[in-house]
Amino acid sequence: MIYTITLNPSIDYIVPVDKLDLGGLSYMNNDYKLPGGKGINVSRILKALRADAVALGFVGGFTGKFIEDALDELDVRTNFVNIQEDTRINIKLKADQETEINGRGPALSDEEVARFLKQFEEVKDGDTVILSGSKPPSLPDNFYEQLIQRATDQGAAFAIDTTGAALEASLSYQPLLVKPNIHELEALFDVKLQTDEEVIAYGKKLLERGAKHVIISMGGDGALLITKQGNYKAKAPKGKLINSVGAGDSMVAGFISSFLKSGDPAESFKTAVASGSATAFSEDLATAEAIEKLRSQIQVETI
Ligand SMILES: Nc1ncnc2c1ncn2[C@@H]1O[C@H](COP(=O)(O)OP(=O)(O)O)[C@@H](O)[C@H]1O
Ligand SMILES: O=P(O)(O)OC[C@H]1O[C@](O)(COP(=O)(O)O)[C@@H](O)[C@@H]1O
Repeated sequence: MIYTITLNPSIDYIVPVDKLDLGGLSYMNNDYKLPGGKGINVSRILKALRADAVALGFVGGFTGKFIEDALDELDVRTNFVNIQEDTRINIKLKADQETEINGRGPALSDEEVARFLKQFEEVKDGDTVILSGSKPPSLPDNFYEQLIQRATDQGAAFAIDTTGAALEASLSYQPLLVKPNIHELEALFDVKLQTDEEVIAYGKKLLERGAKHVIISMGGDGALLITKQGNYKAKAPKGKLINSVGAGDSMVAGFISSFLKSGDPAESFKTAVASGSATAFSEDLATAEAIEKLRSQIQVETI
């Protein structure tokens, strides 16, 4: 079984505006709401790719109910802990540029956290846990590390898509996959990276510190995969960018679902890039058909 963990889900409120008048009045153009949060997006793509997964995390209030109902409708398996406070709403403002305004997330009580940890006991030998996104501020800084320690003790593999200290702390536990985007990699090492060689050099540092596979995603410029066996590059296929929210999460789902079936990093990387780009070219997350169609256009080269 695959478990996706979304400690801080969100309603992603997509707000297209023809012209943004800062300080004045603008009208929305066909706004819509999606059940969001990185692990939830991963679960939705795993579902499309027919991988068995359960989404765990915390949801609360009317916003949490929206997420649970939307996922039920999509037939995505969930087992959330219901909490007192409202799940956050993240605003994705689409004018001539994309602007994101994300909530910090609700406060969690000790009892709510204890219920989540109890549930986490169901993770067992042979399972894969995918930990994604930010954590609500009330959780301790080492909460991801605590979960990784538990997952490892319980015999499960894990992948992690987060940033900063939580990402760094995860490396020595040998994640199956880490997937910073290029900006997150730059921030981690406080550098500016221009060439593929430079990106690979810094990606390799994550490998040396314990990660088994490192994907550095670069938006419309595609992605690099760094492994002990070799390094690979895939250009993103050409298409019209419609909504890049969830593109990175789609990559994680694409890689893990394919790797658990095939054990082949380069093939899994191809599915990852196809999944990310298929989402970037859709209003909502990608469908299985869109991923399959793009997959045949993607060339993975060894570099
Ligand atoms: N404009 C785009 N055109 C084509 N593919 C894209 C585009 N933006 C994102 N993607 C695809 O999605 C992947 C992840 O996107 P990226 O923006 O790097 O991740 P994140 O959402 O984590 O910031 C990219 O590697 C690429 O395959
Ligand atoms: O948990 P975080 O880091 O605040 O991110 C949450 C946001 O990330 C998303 O999962 C999108 O992530 P990506 O675009 O990186 O794939 C949104 O659904 C959500 O609003």
